[in-house]
Amino acid sequence: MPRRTFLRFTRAQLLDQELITRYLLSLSPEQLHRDSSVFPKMASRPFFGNDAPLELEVGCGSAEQLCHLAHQLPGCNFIGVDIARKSLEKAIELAARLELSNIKFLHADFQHMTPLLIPQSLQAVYLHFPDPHLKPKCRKRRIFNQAFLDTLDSTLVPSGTLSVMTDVEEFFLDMLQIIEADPRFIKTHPERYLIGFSGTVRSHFQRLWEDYGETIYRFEYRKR
Ligand SMILES: C[S@@+](CC[C@H](N)C(=O)[O-])C[C@H]1O[C@@H](n2cnc3c(N)ncnc32)[C@H](O)[C@@H]1O
Repeated sequence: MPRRTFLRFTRAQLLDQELITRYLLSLSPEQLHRDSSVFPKMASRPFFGNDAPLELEVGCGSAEQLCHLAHQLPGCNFIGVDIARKSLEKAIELAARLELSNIKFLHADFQHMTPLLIPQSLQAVYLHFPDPHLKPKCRKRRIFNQAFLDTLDSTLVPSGTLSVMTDVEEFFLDMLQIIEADPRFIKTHPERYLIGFSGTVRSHFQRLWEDYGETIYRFEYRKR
């Protein structure tokens, strides 16, 4: 193959097509808007062919943490959603390296996925290092808001959990205030919130910010 032609290939084209087919589904916003019924609903059976508990990461990026969870918990299924295709390509490489059969990735904007969500289908949701959108005029773009909690109240199973982490204190306190005022959720820890993260695997962004000496803020709530 001439070098020039080779250089035109993207990382995704260089990834084995079989891996992409195995791990990735792209949901275009136009198609979601026009006819969402062409896409599978967010449940274990349509994606994995079984009824194992399902966990979702919104904005999974390169999904180090989600892939390691999938590796540690073979009896659970995992879906990572992200709008950035390049990060998902790294996630696919990792999932393939770990030979995971219980994880899939969706290239999609989570905010357009409401038609695919179904009641009581998720055991856990992770929102780790979401974009903070600190400028007042951008705040409406935040994923975490009252509508997000309404969605979780419907889609989480009873006692299903939401884990949130960020390094941005002001943003964290905004999210904490919203969930503390919501009687449908209760925190899983005695402290008002947690500093740091006790899990065995850190996500890409957790590693990045901790290595810079930043404090990581975390809360975990469960649906009542
Ligand atoms: C700072 S990264 C965090 C990645 C990962 N959770 C981690 O902890 O390393 C935030 C991610 O959220 C994704 N994202 C932002 N808005 C999104 C949306 N509406 N739907 C899906 N993903 C989104 C971005 O593309 C980015 O990969």
